[in-house]
Amino acid sequence: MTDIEIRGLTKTFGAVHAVDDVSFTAPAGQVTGFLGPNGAGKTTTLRVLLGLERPTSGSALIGGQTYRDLPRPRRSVGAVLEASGVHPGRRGRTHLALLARAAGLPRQRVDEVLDVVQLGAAADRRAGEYSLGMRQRLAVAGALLGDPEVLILDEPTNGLDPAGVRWLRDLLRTLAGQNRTVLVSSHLLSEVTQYADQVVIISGGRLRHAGPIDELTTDGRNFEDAFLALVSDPADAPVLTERKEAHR
Ligand SMILES: Nc1ncnc2c1ncn2[C@@H]1O[C@H](COP(=O)(O)OP(=O)(O)OP(=O)(O)O)[C@@H](O)[C@H]1O
Repeated sequence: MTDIEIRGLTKTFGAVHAVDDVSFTAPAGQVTGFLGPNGAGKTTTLRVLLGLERPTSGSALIGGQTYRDLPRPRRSVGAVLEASGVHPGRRGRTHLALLARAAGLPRQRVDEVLDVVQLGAAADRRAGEYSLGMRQRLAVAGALLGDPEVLILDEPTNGLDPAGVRWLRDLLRTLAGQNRTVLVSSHLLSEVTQYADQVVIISGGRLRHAGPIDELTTDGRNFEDAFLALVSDPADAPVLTERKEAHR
């Protein structure tokens, strides 16, 4: 089982506690929605998970190992952190071919993933000519290249048109149905309710909820109201060391 396990994770940048003692599990076979207001600490958590930042304390593990310790990370984990990481002069197909070569993957995977993300017709245009939604599709294609067991996507619906959002939703459900682990950050609450099995909500770097959406709506509130109540804590802003110490 390739679960994602975040245990007591803290990440500080100088005096800012971007992530503050957060623990949750994103299990295989499920889509986990990762929610929180701007600056909540979602991207920081995902960057630590992908070995792009070192944790200040705690751990972020994939199948019991850090990303850096995985034997073949590019095959076992696919990630979309931001869709702008493509050279504008590079054609979509060439971009994917270079990624495939770097990961030691067969060239045929390029055509397969182009098919999955429905970008075939634009594959030979330069990425600089792509719309935001097309760049997102290209980024998702790159994440899928290694046929990974774990998908980590930071706001993947950003820029997608309604048909694109539906396509992504179906893709996420299909991937979870294949027993893959899918962790998706998003700001679109109504979207998340349609594809996530469980949600993790953080705010001000702290965990506010981890579990099924139903658990938040048992009192008859809708999910949006429950979410806003959870994240509207006055101590919501990232905790400053000085402030924290002043309260000790
Ligand atoms: N490299 C950095 N240096 C300093 N502060 C940082 C750095 N990266 C993130 N932060 C701070 O950490 C906090 C959490 O940011 P993060 O990007 O993780 O939030 P987020 O939940 O992804 O927000 P958004 O929804 O707006 O993308 C913010 O206060 C941010 O300013």
